[in-house]
This record gives sequence, structure tokens and C-alpha cells, in this order.
Amino acid sequence: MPLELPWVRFAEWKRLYGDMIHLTLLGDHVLVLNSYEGCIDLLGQRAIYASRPKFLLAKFMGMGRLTTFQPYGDTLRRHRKLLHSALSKSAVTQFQPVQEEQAKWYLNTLTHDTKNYLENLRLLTGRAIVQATYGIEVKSVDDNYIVLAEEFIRSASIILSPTNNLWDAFPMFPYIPSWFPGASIKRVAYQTHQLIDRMVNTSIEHVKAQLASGEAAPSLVANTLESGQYAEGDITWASGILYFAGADTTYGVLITFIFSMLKHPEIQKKAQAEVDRVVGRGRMPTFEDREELPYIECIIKEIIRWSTITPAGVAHCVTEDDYYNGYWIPAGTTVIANTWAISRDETLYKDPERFWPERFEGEAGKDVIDPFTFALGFGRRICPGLHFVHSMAFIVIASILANFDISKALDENGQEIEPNESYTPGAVRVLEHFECTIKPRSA
Ligand code: HEM
Repeated sequence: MPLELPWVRFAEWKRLYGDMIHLTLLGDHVLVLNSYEGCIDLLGQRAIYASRPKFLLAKFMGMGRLTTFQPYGDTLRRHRKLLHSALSKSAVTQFQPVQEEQAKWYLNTLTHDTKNYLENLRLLTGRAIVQATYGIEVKSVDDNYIVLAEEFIRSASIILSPTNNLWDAFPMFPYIPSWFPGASIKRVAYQTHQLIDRMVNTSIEHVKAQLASGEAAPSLVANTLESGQYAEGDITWASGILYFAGADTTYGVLITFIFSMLKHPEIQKKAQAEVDRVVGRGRMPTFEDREELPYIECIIKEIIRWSTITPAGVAHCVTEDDYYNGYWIPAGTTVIANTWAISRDETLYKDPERFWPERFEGEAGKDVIDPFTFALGFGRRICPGLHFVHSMAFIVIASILANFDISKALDENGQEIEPNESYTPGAVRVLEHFECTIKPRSA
């Protein structure tokens, strides 16, 4: 099992071994799917692929109660129903006022604080998710919920790195003491367990108190608690994953937008011309304009494809023996969708390394595979935040384009600084900090 950038290694192995690669991890079967067709056929269409591997470390951290780490079964079905009712394509429109308001908040920060433009972009995604989930208005990075949630994300990403997931191959793991060589990670896991309990319970209690006093702002948790249709435990753990699953990933989309505008000024100009034509220069873009801005939609699709924020997705597990293309796939096999290999597949995307929104433009663009059909997962486990991130990306991108010019930063000699393309390590692949100049387009 390659421990660094496994998706890149799997894509290299594709040339040697083909679309399906079988590995064994101390006797456990792992199947890597390198093709769009294989992922859709198995993960997208066969219900027996909708479970998860053991994720022993995640369970030690108390994360087993969260939707993402649930095996397929009744609890997962209840969580997914709840999340669908709040985040489906039509339901997500209820959060559009929050998203518009947050986009304006971000533009406002850009008028006086371009130095922290990325920190504020990250805070923007956190603010939007916390407000949509709990109705809590976040004022700064020092907000109690944000501090707890970020601390949780930091320790969770240490623990969930591919190296630590190797513990899944040790059935004796729960009985190994934390002083055992290499098992000290269990101590971090216990601490994270307490952190997540505090984070999730404090927020639910806050919403309950607000509901009792009649002051609760509309939110996913307030609405589902009030509906009386869901058990409190399901609401707690299905909503508790949203910041963890949505904040960094949505930020990954928005930072890629800024990066690609820096790299491709001609794309920025073309997109601004579209926004100016439809919206004019006297008001802010709104969701009403969305249908009229097809090039913005092409840019969003290209960001989703090119950035491949979760290049190896989240592993699935098959619960029954299966056969596919002449191969036997035993029950219990961990199945990894290498969405990195799909996004870089030359048979699907011409010149795949190139950031080129035009590939999705016009009639011909309709025949090109929409990255939303693979980059955010498959079938019964497809990302429930898909429509939330899609509309968030639209409003933030259109608003920035309408009001600001993004260009390369200059050094002390007035020379343009080429932005660095480096990525965070770990399962969520997000660009690291780079410098840029952001200027208002008018006084
Ligand atoms: C571009 C941004 C995002 C990307 C790339 C992304 C990617 C993914 C992927 C690959 C999965 C696993 C799917 C599978 O197992 O087949 C997933 C699951 C999930 N995502 Fe997202 N996601 C994004 C944004 C969001 C947002 C904004 C939210 C919440 C508001 C969210 C909530 C979730 C949840 C709750 C799950 C667990 C679903 C389950 O296990 O059944 N995601 N996401």
C-alpha cells in the first residue's frame, strides 16, 4: 500500500495492471477502481458496495457515530434520509440567503484586508456551514465552535492519514495498550473522542435552548428537531459531521478558483464579461442569475475535475461476494475509487492537466462527463453536501468576479510572483497558501 499520494501511484499502476488493481494488506483484500465505468458499475449501482471498512482508529475517536463512518444499515439510512431532506437540490435553496449573506461578508473583508484573503476564505466556508447547520452566527476565528471544530479537524486528519489506517488490518487493535510501540496514536484518539463529544453536544444544546426560548434561527438542526421526525441521536451525529466534511472541501473549491484566475487571466476576463452582461455593474449577482451564467458553471465543473479535492474518495466496503468483468470480489473487500485517475483519464478529458472550462461549453460540452458524477462519491454514499457546495461555489465565484480583479502579486522589484502549486498532505487535497493581488474593480 503506497503511503504517500497513493492515488498517483494507483494511476501509474493502471498503466501496468489495468483499471482494477487488487492488493492485500496483511490478508485483507483491497480493490482499487481506476475507471469511471468500474466506479459507476460497482459503487454507483450495486447496493452491496455501500458499506464502509472497519475504520478502527476513527471509531476509537468516537467518529463511528458520524454518518461518514457508519456501515450500511438502519442508522445510516436514517442519517441519509435526514441529510437528504435538508440538503437535496430543492431543499438546499433554503440556505441560499445564508450563502448570499456570507459571500457579501467575504467581499466586505476583501475591501480592507486582502492580506488575510485566504484565512477569511476559509472562515467564510466555516461560517456558512455553522450557520446553515446550527443557526449560529460566527463572528471570528476565535468563536467557540470554530475553535473546537478546527482542533478536531487537525487531530482527525493526523489519525485518518493512510499510515494510521493500516491499523485496520490488526484485529487485535482494540486490545493493544497505547504504550505498545506505534500504538501511542490511541492516546490522541481518546483525546479527540472527548473533543468531538464536546463540540457536537454543545451545539445541539445551544439550538435546543434557542428553540425553547423561541429565538432559534432557521437551521438544519432546528428544523429537524422541530419536525419531530428524527431521533435526537440521529440529528446530533448526522449534523455533527457537516463541518468536518464540508469546511475544508468547500474551501478547496474556492481557493482553486482564485488560483486558476491567477494562472489564467483570459478565463477571468471572459467570466467577468459574462457576469457584467447578465448582472450589470449596479448590483450583486444572486441565485436568480444562475441559469444565465453558463460559463461560470463551466468554471465550477472544471474546478471540481481539475482540483480532485478527495482524490481517493472515502473507502467503501462490499458486504457480499460479487463477480465483475470475470473477477471474483470477496465480501469484506475494501474498495477505493481512484477519482484522481478518472479526472486525469485522457479518454474522458482531452489534455487533462490543462485547466480549461471550455471543455464543458456548448452542445459538445454536454457529452463530456460531468465531474459532479464522480468527484463527490457514488451511489448510496454519494456526498449529501453536493448541492450545498455547488450553490456556495456559484454565489462566491460570481460575486468575486463581479467586484474584484485577481492578479499575481508583485515582489519588491515589481516582478510578478508565480503562485506556488503545493497541496496539503492527507485525504483532502487542498492548495496551500500563495500570494496574490485582489483589487476592487471600481471605487
Ligand atoms: C467539493 C466539496 C466536497 C467534496 C469533494 C466532497 C467529497 C465527498 C466524498 C468523496 C464523499 C464520500 C462519498 C462516497 O463514499 O462515495 C463525501 C461524503 C460526505 N460528504 Fe462530502 N464533499 C464535499 C462537500 C461536502 C459538504 C459541503 C458537505 C456538507 C455540507 C459534505 C458532507 C458529506 C457527508 C455528510 C458525507 C458522508 C456520506 C456517507 O458516508 O454516506 N460534503 N464527500
